[in-house]
Parts: sequence; structure tokens; C-alpha cells
Amino acid sequence: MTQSFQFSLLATDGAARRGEVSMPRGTIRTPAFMPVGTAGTVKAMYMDQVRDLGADIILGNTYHLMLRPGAERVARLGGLHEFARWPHPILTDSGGFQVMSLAQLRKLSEKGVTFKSHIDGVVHEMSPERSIEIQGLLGSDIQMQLDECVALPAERDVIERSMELSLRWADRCKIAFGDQPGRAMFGIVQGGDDEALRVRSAEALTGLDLKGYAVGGLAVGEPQPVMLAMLDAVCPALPQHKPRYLMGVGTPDDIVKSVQRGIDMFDCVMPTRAGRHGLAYTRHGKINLRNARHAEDSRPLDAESDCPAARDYSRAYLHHLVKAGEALGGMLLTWNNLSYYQSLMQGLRDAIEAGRLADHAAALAEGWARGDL
Ligand SMILES: Nc1cc(N)c2c(=O)[nH][nH]c(=O)c2c1
Repeated sequence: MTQSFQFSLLATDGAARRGEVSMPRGTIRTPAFMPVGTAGTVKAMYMDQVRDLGADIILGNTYHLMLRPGAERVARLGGLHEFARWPHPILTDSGGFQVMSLAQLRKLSEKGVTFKSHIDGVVHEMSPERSIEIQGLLGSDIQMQLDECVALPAERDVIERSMELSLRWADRCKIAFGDQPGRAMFGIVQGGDDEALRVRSAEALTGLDLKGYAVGGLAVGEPQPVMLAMLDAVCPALPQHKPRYLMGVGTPDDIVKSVQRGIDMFDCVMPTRAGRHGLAYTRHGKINLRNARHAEDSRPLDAESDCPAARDYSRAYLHHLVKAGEALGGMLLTWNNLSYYQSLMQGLRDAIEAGRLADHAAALAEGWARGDL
């Protein structure tokens, strides 16, 4: 077990990469999908289940955890790994993105962000330094810089000023992070939908010699071609031998196309949130179990799956649970969805190693297009 943070590039297939991130708490096989463990829990799942499905790392949301139960309290209780009984790597976001989407009365300045908690209305100030301090108190293995994700569409000068603010905050976060052996701080590439600004952001962050680089400001409603065009510009501008993390992405199709452009790590609430809303992700595409057509369908979601939620329960039963608002419905569909996402990632890792990613991607797309027979 390594005491440092190391990224190894094991194979490539075009721009796609098969790698490994080795950390004291474990190894992350890339391309990797990180289930979102918002407030110290991957909703509707036991942590052992999350691990058994193949997750090497989960994501924790700094915004939620700092408000409840509080970073200092989690630290007093032994840190997030002990608190949530997840001994493997944890990546935490900076909190800034959720401040802008969830908090009340947000104010952003050079100093950082000030906001009122959506839970109790208490006013919080989060500077780049405080964000890193909170993530350290949580015991986070991979900590994200505080950044600003500019809302699109926006004028170029607005995007440029926002990207430059995030660069200054990256520098402050690097200083605040200091030297935490075995842990890493990732910078976040911003720049909106402007390729030149994206490249400038990537090159400036590369100059900070960080352990890894995220691509932010995407998966915020832009069309997929815009997101992919930004990846085509950014990935070649990032170091080959450091991990690349695309924040908030995405659908299975988004993930495959982003892996083909050189992204190594992903997080997204889709598989867990969709599961709680009656939606199943399968190799035949999405199945909405709220639809009445499933009311007497005795077939499972996927008889060939090795996940009991996909293999052992009828669609009729799942439809009943979803319509009745039974907790087991969300539990089973979340289990199915995370199983499908992790099997998708394993298939991508295998295909890159074998040099057959293009064929594998085409076969996946054909299965989704064929739909649910
Ligand atoms: N889609 C996104 C999801 C996210 N969690 C983030 C983020 O945490 N920071 N910055 C971002 O730009 C961003 C984008």
C-alpha cells in the first residue's frame, strides 16, 4: 500500500486512457465512476453494496457536510471515512458549486463566497482557504479547489474574469492545502464555452503542478456537442500523466464519449437520483418503471445481469413499488443503476486495455438504441 498519491498510465486507445490512482486508502481503477455520497451517504445504498458493485471511490459534498453535521464535528468523530464507514478513497467537492445552486442570499467576491444555509439560515463565509480546511477536517483524500462556475450563456469578458478568479483561487487553495502526504488537491479548469479560455485555464493550472485536474463548468445544461468540443480543446492541454476528472457527468453516452476524449474520472447524481424516481439504466437503454406498460411484465430488468436487483425482481413488482411510493423501489433501482454504471466502467477499462474501445462504444450505443425489447 503506497503512502503517496501516484497516477499510473497503464494503456491508451486513441485519446482514451486506462490508468490507476494509487493512494494510502486504496487504488482507483480508471476510467472510474464515483457514486455521489452527498451527506455522507450514497442515498438508498449500504456502503458495502456500493463497494461490492465495484466503486473504488465515492464523492462527498462539502456544502452539505459543512452545514450538517458540520466539518469540525465530523473531525471529532474520526473523519468522514470512519463516520460513514467507507474506508476507501473519498473525493470532496469544494462546496462552491452547491453554494451557487442551493444556498440563499449568495454573495461572491475575491475573498470567496458568503451565503445563508438553506437548512437554518445561518450565514457562512467560505474562502478558498476555508474550503480546503473543511475538506481536510472531513479527511478527504482528493480535495477540490474552490472555483466559480459561470452560468452560460455569458459574454466572453464575464467568462474570462470568472476563469481568472478561479485561477487565483486555485493558487490560494494550493497554499492552504500545503503538504498532506497521500492526499491530493485538484485544480478545476473553467472557461465556459470558449475554447481559447479553456486552454488558457488548463495551461495556467498545469503551471501550478497539481496532482490532478478537473474540468468544471460543464454538465450545466449545455448541449452534448458543446461539452465534447470543450473536452477536445482541454484534454490535450492537460498533463498526460495526471488524472483528469469531468465534474457532474453524466449519462452513459456522455461518459463513453468523454472517455474517448481522455477523461479518467466521473461523478454524477444521475444513477442514484434517477433510481429514486423510478428510472432504470440498463444495457438496453433507460426504462421508466412508472410506465403502466410494466404493470404485468414478469420479466426482470436484465436476466443476464449479476446484480440481484436487475436479475431477480419483475418489472411488474418494480412498477408496483414505484407507483406505491415504497422505499424498496428506490433501493432496488439505485442498486441496479449503480451496478450498471460500474459495469459500464469495467467494460470501458477492459476495452481500452484490449485496444477495442471504438468497437465497444459502437456496441454500447447499438444496445441503447435498440431499446428495451
Ligand atoms: N457540473 C459541475 C459539477 C460540479 N460539482 C462542479 C463543481 O463542484 N465545481 N465547479 C464546477 O464547475 C462544477 C460543475
